[in-house]
Amino acid sequence: MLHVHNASVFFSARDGRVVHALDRATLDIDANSVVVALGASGCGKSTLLNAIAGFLPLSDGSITLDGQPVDRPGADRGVVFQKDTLLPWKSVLDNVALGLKFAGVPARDRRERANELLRMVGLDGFAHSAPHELSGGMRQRVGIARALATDPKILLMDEPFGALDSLTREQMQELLVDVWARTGKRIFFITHSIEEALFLGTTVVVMSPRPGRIVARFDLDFVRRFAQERDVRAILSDPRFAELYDEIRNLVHRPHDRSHEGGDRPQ
Ligand SMILES: Nc1ncnc2c1ncn2[C@@H]1O[C@H](COP(=O)(O)OP(=O)(O)OP(=O)(O)O)[C@@H](O)[C@H]1O
Repeated sequence: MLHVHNASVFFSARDGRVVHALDRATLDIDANSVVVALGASGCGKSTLLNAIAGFLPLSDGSITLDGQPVDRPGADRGVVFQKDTLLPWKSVLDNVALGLKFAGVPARDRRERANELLRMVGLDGFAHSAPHELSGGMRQRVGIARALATDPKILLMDEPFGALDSLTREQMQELLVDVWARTGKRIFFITHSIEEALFLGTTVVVMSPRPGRIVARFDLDFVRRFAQERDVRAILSDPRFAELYDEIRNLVHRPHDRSHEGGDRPQ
């Protein structure tokens, strides 16, 4: 279980103001679940993900992964960003195997595991290509394979498909559902797309504008249905899908009442 308890983050901005980015967020991510965070730009989604990744410290609250406090990056969390962070001078295979190298896995085992992951993400035959020879969607596939290489307990994905064209994005969503169904990894996923959230999440959490607070939670089963039935159209035409879309849309775009809260403040 990944357990985020009352997590708050304040940043000191350059102009001296203190930015209250995340406000007492509490969230559990169980095995086999895909938790998707939605919210207006700047509401603290990446701040929450970066704290779970161990890239930034909480100002208050706690995060534990299977009982262990999270206070630094670790191989038990695999991260995929919107912009790929592949090393351009290394082959696709070596990029995927990088984390295994740091973990001291012997070269032959690294190659075997990386090849197996490349097959899983549909990149058979591209092991020796350079990242610049791949399309954006293919590079994100490499990013997913790389994040899975150390067999992390959770995948953290910050708008991983946000820069892709709509057709590639759909293909990547289907790939992710496949990876999830095969590996049973828990996933924390950030998106601006309500449709993507409904399609991929076993849970969708909606965050308020700054200071980011989790204001609603929906437990869904569209992704399980897709993993079993493989029928996107049936899901998209389900009346419940449209109802939830509207409900979440209203929440995301609702003006936020900040009169009862401490917002940002001068230092
Ligand atoms: N290092 C930092 N220093 C100061 N302020 C920061 C820092 N990082 C983030 N912020 C501020 O904290 C708030 C939350 O940022 P965050 O990136 O978490 O939002 P987000 O919901 O992920 O936004 P988007 O959807 O646009 O990516 C924003 O107002 C941002 O400007």
